[in-house]
Amino acid sequence: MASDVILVLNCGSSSIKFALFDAATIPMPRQPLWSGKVQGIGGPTPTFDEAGQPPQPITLDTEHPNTAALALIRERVLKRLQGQRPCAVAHRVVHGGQHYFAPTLVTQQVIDELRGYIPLAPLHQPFPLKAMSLLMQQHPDVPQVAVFDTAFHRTAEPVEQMFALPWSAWERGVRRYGFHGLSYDYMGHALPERHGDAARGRTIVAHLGSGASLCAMQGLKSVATTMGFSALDGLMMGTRCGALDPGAVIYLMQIEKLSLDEVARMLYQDSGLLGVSGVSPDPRVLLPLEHENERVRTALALYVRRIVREIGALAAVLGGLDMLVFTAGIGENNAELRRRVCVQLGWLGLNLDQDANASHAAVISTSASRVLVGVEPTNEEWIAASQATRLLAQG
Ligand SMILES: Nc1ncnc2c1ncn2[C@@H]1O[C@H](COP(=O)(O)OP(=O)(O)O)[C@@H](O)[C@H]1O
Ligand SMILES: CC(=O)OP(=O)(O)O
Ligand SMILES: [Mg+2]
Repeated sequence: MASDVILVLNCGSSSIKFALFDAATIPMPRQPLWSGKVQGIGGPTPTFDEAGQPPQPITLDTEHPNTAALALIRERVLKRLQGQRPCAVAHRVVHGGQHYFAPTLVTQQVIDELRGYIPLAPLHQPFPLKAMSLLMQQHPDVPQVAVFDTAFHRTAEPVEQMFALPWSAWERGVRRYGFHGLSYDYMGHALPERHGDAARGRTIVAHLGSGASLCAMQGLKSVATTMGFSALDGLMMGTRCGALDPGAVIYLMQIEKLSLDEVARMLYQDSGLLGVSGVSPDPRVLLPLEHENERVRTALALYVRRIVREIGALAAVLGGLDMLVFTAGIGENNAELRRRVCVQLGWLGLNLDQDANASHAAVISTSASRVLVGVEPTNEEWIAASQATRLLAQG
């Protein structure tokens, strides 16, 4: 292991990813010295996946599975480092609210302020903050940096950030922030390298993981995105509902008398693919069951339809579409769902190469397709490590 390593922690809703980079050489190479993830957190079969090794089934405390996953990662990272400590830790923080966009050195005050955004991203925000507090106690001299998922979308015009609420709501920070910014930032590096200047045109990136969103990019900058004030908006997700008529929330509370906590649980944890199918949030589990189970069939149809609708909306904002790129757990690995989305987008002049799609190739459209369709593995950890290193180098 290199003498100075930077540790990245990426707390997603169903996974915690970690990576060690050589601090002396970052920003190259982009691939970490060592990486892995705890996957399936909160589900029946969590695993510890170390890069290049088969997944190891693990058991996590059912009450606090994310905390247990963090403890396991700490143990494995320390073992790997053989007692050496990282020279810095970078944390992906999903919500930076109105004030935090730039990479920020973690202090107790920063942790306290970021706690205020837990209600806006309850499946994500608590866990990097927990990791920061623990590391601050155990290794107070190791600098920690928070990097924000919301930052990339600051380039979107006010008309894309604003909700049609009274003006004062905008002033109070009730606005569309957008998320998955580290992933879209990475696409801003990877896509022009892979596809040349074509990537600088009208591009939509579909980040389809447990959480899911789309980003319309022009000139590699965010123009519009589907997630909003919280990580609930936009596409249907594993357990989250995506865009919803707010009148339904009022009805559930006023007429059906659900409490605030019950509604929050329904929208964040009991909806999406899991809620509609009643079976699982994971398309890998659902696809083989759809022929025998109508709810599973409906869940998958709704999942695909929501993506198609939103791609149509973002293509309208961009005034057309040159490139569509799939990324994240489902976007990178699920050829059947990519196929279904692309079939419904045929009207855009989009033509899929079935063999290239089946093998998850970097370009999965035919040469006759008017829209280039790509698959690009994301690397949020490299963006986090690079941003943190840049901040620390400024002293
Ligand atoms: N090898 C794979 N084949 C098919 N689907 C996969 C594979 N790996 C991950 N996924 C899908 O990716 C999803 C998790 O995506 P990920 O981007 O890791 O989510 P998050 O960051 O929100 O935890 C899972 O629901 C699973 O369906
Ligand atoms: C913001 C969000 O939903 O992140 P993830 O997809 O990693 O859960
Ligand atoms: Mg993720």
